[in-house]
Amino acid sequence: MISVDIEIKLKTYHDRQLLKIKRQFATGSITKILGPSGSGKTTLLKMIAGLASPENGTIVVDGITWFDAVRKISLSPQKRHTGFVFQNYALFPNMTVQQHLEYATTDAGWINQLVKLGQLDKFVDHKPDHLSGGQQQRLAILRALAIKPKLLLMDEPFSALDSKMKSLLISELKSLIKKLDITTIIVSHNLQELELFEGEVMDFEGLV
Ligand SMILES: Nc1ncnc2c1ncn2[C@@H]1O[C@H](COP(=O)(O)OP(=O)(O)OP(=O)(O)O)[C@@H](O)[C@H]1O
Repeated sequence: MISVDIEIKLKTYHDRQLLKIKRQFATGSITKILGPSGSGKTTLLKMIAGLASPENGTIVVDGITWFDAVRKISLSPQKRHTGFVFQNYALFPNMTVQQHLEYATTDAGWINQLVKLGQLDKFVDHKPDHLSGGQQQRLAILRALAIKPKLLLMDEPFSALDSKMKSLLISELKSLIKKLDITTIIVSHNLQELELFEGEVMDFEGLV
């Protein structure tokens, strides 16, 4: 169970708007986040992953405090062990597909499984420059899964995939999420792709 009870002043262009979020995410659940551009969806994922700090509040995961503004606790992103799929992929330009995955796990069998799942098995020696946008996005998803995270945070993870690839990948991803009991939070503007996942919707409309 993830309990988030936080406040952050979003640095918007004109002024600062307060984003307050109080919500619990059950273990193994999937939460689908919708909402207008600039409403703080990415910022919420970053705060959970330890890549941004709330001004006030707490984040508690399975009884362990990841963040507490008053007690000045903030676990490092490494200690939080979350899988994060960034909107812009955040791949390493000098690493091949294989190296990206080896950086995350030493389990060769798992890497093989992942590259097949993402249909990148013929591209393991390719660096991001020599991958299409959709292949890069699949690599970003595989890298997040490589650590076998208990918590998977995905920011517009399917935006570069064609519809056939998207439905194939989503169906594989759903069974993996279930098998590994991964608590998952997905941010997307695309209602149709979100409908392919069972889970609660969290709408950021009107939050700030
Ligand atoms: N660490 C931070 N602290 C405070 N404000 C931030 C931080 N990071 C980003 N912001 C601000 O938060 C606002 C919301 O940005 P964010 O990327 O979270 O929105 P979003 O809902 O994901 O938008 P989009 O749908 O366009 O991706 C922006 O104005 C941004 O400048």
